Amino acid sequence: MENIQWALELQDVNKTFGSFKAVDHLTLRIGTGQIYALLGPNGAGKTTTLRMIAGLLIPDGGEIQILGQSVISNPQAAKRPLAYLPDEPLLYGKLRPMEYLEFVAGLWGMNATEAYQEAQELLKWLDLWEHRSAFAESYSRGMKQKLALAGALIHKPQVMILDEPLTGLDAAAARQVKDLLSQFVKDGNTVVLTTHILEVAERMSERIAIINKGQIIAEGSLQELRLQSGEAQGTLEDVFLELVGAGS
Ligand SMILES: Nc1ncnc2c1ncn2[C@@H]1O[C@H](COP(=O)(O)OP(=O)(O)OP(=O)(O)O)[C@@H](O)[C@H]1O
Repeated sequence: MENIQWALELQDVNKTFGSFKAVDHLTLRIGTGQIYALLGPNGAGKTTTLRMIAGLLIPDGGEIQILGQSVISNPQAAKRPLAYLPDEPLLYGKLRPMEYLEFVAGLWGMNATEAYQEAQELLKWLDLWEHRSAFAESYSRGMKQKLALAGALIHKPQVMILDEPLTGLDAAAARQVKDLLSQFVKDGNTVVLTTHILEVAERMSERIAIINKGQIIAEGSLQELRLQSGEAQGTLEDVFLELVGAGS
């Protein structure tokens, strides 16, 4: 067990807004090479947790490590292998997709030739290449989401955290994103995602954590969660509702 390389380790992480505990002594370890789903009802603390992992929010206490590097004490090194895709990603509307991707690649210090090749490959893979002469502001929601995903992938991260990555995507775009994430983990990388679409978590993720009121109330494979909830034959929805209901 001790030889496992952890993509993410959260130890006793806390975050309070005023007197409200959004994340309450949360401890979680996620191994590399898998898709991991973080589920929970509205307001459970999922986005707050992801924002702390991405270094956008400072925890009040606890430790967060990405591939063994501390986000708290060594944020630059820790964040280098990380990509974070928020639920409403920021794009620059007046940039065309190649300009946007080259800009993001520049922020990561990539050389121009490598950035161009990687950007071209990502746009082709996501069916955005034919729309490369349009400004991002003219893109549909799904196209913007795919462009943001390409931006998250441009620096070849090893750990990707995505907040509701399939929201607003049509079936074809959702399939493309799912295929891309599956390929990403097949290459040994790690995906952590939140979703309210429980079938997505059920079908895509190897392991699942359920958060309620800032705490992990269950963690494991679907089979393990079934045992924890007493819903031996249940779908993830049955298991989720049983566990979250019991925790309320
Ligand atoms: N900057 C903030 N200031 C005050 N309260 C906040 C802030 N950010 C989040 N919260 C509160 O913390 C709680 C957890 O929010 P969070 O966005 O992490 O939940 P979530 O699990 O992602 O929910 P959802 O599924 O609805 O996206 C909520 O009650 C929210 O109102």
